[in-house]
Amino acid sequence: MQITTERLSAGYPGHPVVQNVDLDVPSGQVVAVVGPNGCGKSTLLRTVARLHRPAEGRVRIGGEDVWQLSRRRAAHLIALLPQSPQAPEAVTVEGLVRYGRHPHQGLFRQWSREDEAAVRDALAATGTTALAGRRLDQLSGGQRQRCWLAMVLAQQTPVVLLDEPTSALDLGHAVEVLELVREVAAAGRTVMMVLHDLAGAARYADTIVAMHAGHVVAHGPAHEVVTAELVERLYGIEADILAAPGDGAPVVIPTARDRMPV
Ligand SMILES: Nc1ncnc2c1ncn2[C@@H]1O[C@H](COP(=O)(O)OP(=O)(O)OP(=O)(O)O)[C@@H](O)[C@H]1O
Repeated sequence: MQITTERLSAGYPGHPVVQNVDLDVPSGQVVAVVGPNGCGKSTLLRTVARLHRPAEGRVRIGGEDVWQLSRRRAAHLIALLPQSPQAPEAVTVEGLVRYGRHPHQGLFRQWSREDEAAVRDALAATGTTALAGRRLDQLSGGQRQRCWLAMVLAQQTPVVLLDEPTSALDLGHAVEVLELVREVAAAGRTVMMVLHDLAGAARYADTIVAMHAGHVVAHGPAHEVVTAELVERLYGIEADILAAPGDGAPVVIPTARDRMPV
């Protein structure tokens, strides 16, 4: 399903953050939102997820204004992996992933084979099947992050929003998660993710959205967006941009500054 934002502004009382953002993410695409700490990436994602009301403008999912949807319908369409998710105490991994099926339950709809299969598939896809019986609070940060991702995937929503899904992961698991994101998109779901890893964003996203101080300052394919000028504007550093061997994806190499003598 397509995600659209129209002149979207959002923030907190007395603190405007996201300003006048127009985005259009077609079905089956992966968009990576990048930018410095505090520029408004999570606020944008939470607003798209309908957890935060826009100050102005609107968010549409498949053409429908998210605030015109019932909470239940929105939960069927949108799943969010927040930056610091909170779990019920002592929940097991399987218990957590089963929570992902809650929007599918109802008065007349009990736990089904379909729910069971969704949980099993999500555990398998994230490599967490062997952890299913373990308590979430007794896992490593990276293991926990993959379990949360399993919960989000188990929701089987057409729109998947991920806030820094690779932040706690080692290189191998980070690559696995980004490849999984591509598979999710290839299955027709639309993914919007916040990433600090520019190389990962360049290689795995169809479009990069670069934010600075609440504004989208560039968006498009990585080879157009990731430039030395953009890196300087976003992060205040000089960098060389190289083309990766193989696919030519842009790789950012910060220019070494003169070190202080020790
Ligand atoms: N609940 C809140 N109440 C008030 N201000 C907030 C709240 N959450 C975030 N902010 C402020 O909004 C601004 C944008 O925060 P946001 O979390 O969207 O940034 P971000 O780009 O995701 O940052 P990071 O890369 O550090 O995660 C920051 O100045 C932050 O302090």
